[in-house]
Amino acid sequence: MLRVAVPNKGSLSEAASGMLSEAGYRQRRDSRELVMVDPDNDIEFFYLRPRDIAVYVGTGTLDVGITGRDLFLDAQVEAEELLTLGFGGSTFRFAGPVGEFTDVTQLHGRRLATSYDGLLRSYLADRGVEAKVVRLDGAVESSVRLGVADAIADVVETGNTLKAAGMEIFGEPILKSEAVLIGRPGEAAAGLDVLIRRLRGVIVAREYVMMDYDVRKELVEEAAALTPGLESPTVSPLRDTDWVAVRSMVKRNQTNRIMDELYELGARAILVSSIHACRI
Ligand SMILES: Nc1ncnc2c1ncn2[C@@H]1O[C@H](COP(=O)(O)OP(=O)(O)OP(=O)(O)O)[C@@H](O)[C@H]1O
Ligand SMILES: O=P(O)(O)OC[C@H]1O[C@H](OP(=O)(O)OP(=O)(O)O)[C@H](O)[C@@H]1O
Ligand SMILES: [Mg+2]
Repeated sequence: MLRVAVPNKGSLSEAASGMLSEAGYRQRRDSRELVMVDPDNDIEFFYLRPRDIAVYVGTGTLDVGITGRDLFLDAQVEAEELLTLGFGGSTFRFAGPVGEFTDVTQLHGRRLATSYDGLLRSYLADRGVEAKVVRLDGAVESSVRLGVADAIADVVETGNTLKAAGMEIFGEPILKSEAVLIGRPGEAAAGLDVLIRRLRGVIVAREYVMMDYDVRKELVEEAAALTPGLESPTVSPLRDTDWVAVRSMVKRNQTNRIMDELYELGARAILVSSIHACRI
């Protein structure tokens, strides 16, 4: 039975369970449940703190897990990213009191507060910056005002928390994070290929829509160049032999631009529909 770790709380929890449900797996109904067996799919889900998931996977106790890239790298365990899941996006950044820092090199000899000390220490070491790292559990933005640190390294999404604490970001982003599926390198547990294929199906169904349109035969090459699809668009004959029907997958976030360009080219009856599920 494939053993999978799923975040039990925090920003990633609901989206991770939602994605697994959409992929056809049974998920817990009550947020206090710790384990959920799905015998039909020969799979077992363990609901754990996202920070701990890398540890369980890294030691081989569980086969794979869903966690944030930042949490995975912070844990410094023997595992690898198998799939990026397209939710839980955030940026890990330096921040300090407004107007005080502009560059990472200014952190030399200063105190830096963070909840991600593993990640931060290796970043600083790679750049030869010697700073004192103060490990805190959360609410890191308050540490400067309270006098335990000079600057921080933390997850920034909207920037509202930083602003409220009188701080601003500086330097290049340390890391761009999102939810990932992690596993042990070189170990393919039974059923893992099916899990990955199903999750890919959910990701693609969310990222793409199906576009149908009619176009005059002589314009089909130009139209197909606008909608190349994943492999190649389907072109079907119409009763009016001067026209053909074209069907192709397009990126959801480009739908309107492509429809405008197709219309200008002369395509008509341009229809867009959602993809409910797929295997690519
Ligand atoms: N706005 C956000 N705040 C914190 N973490 C976020 C945010 N958006 C995405 N994430 C990601 O969620 C993961 C943090 O998980 P964690 O369980 O700490 O969530 P949390 O929202 O900080 O919950 P809590 O602090 O209440 O436990 C990281 O991978 C982080 O990049
Ligand atoms: O840029 P923003 O949209 O304001 O989001 C970023 C904030 O959200 C997270 O805090 P969380 O609520 O998880 O509290 P914590 O610091 O106690 O973990 C993170 O640690 C930042 O403080
Ligand atoms: Mg948090």
